[in-house]
Amino acid sequence: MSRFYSWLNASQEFVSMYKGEEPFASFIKKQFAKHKKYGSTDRKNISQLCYGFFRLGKAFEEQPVIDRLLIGVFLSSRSSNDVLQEIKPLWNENITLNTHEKFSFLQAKEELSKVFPLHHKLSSKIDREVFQISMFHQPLLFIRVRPGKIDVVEQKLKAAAIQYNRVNDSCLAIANSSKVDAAIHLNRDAVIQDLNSQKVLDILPGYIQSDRPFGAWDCCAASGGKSILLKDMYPQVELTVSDIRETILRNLHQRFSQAGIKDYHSFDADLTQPTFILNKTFDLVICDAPCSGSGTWSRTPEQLAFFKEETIDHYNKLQKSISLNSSKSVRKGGYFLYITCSVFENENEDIVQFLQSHSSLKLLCQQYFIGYDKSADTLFTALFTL
Ligand SMILES: C[S@@+](CC[C@H](N)C(=O)[O-])C[C@H]1O[C@@H](n2cnc3c(N)ncnc32)[C@H](O)[C@@H]1O
Repeated sequence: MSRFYSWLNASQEFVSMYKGEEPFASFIKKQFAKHKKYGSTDRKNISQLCYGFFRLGKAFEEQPVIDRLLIGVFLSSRSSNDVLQEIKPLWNENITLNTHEKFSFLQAKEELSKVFPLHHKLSSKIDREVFQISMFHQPLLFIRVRPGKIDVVEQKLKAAAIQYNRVNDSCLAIANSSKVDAAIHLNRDAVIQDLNSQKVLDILPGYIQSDRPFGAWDCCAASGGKSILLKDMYPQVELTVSDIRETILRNLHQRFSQAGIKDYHSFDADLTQPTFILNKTFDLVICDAPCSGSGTWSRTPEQLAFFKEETIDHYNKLQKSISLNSSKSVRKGGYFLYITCSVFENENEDIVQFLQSHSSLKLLCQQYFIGYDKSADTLFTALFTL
């Protein structure tokens, strides 16, 4: 059997075995660890076929898996592909068409609207068509260079021959396959952080002075991406972090140590508990709530096939309870910043309405940070004051 058919068969087996119980990236890594016969070229081609398949979402569902693998790699590739060259040479000749043109070429224009199955749940601020098309391409890898480190980071990337684009004074866009962690000191000199994740605190300087000490609580801190950003913007901040489990905060402690952040408080707390009371108030509470992550699904396209609509309700309930509970710790005159990486109205605008009717918070502004037209994630923020 030619290697092209062997890649197709392996991909067919992997996508058929996968049931969405873990991220596909970790599933396929385990498969490759089990099947040592696959070398790096095999792994690259099989991964590309599988990801192309998931990028189809619910489109072409009546077609056999092998056909969907080929359609997926055709729609998601921008340059010549070895498998297509061998099996579908005419498709490969048309590989540089744009996504719309490719659907027309396949005589399957009606399939495009099936890619993202939950369009009726999207916020009205999301351009449905551009969002769907963005599912066919993997977003870029972005790093946020920490204050004063741009020269050293650029020198190290150049020395390691890593190509990058400077997006702004502190943000660099890098191809996904780059071995950035081997080239620079992550967390000390720069953090891996999506373009729009880097922007979600941009609103704060309009409200919080840069020279005045203030207290902030990052109540869903995870590995601390937003907290490190806050500390870089406001070195004087008295920082408190929490998450549902101490094990989740372990990664944060390690990153903070690498980032040189020593002075902070941390604790674990389940913020859905009605009994939760924090006898402390803050000038700023950041609530980067657990969410569907639908603004990041072009990085994890398996979600297009496996995410269940009813899960949005689950997140909506969680978000209501976490945001209401944590908002009780805003000091009078202080601020509450709600953040998600979701594009669903139920997780964003609906939570804003809920907080306005169930608390004394006053909405200052809400906004989407659109990433689907910039090879980046899409995030939502709403800033309130008390
Ligand atoms: C979107 S992530 C936060 C990302 C983080 N702020 C960052 O920038 O890296 C949401 C976090 O909420 C936490 N979480 C989920 N349920 C929670 C609960 N009931 N109480 C507190 N935190 C919770 C999750 O463990 C997860 O780490």
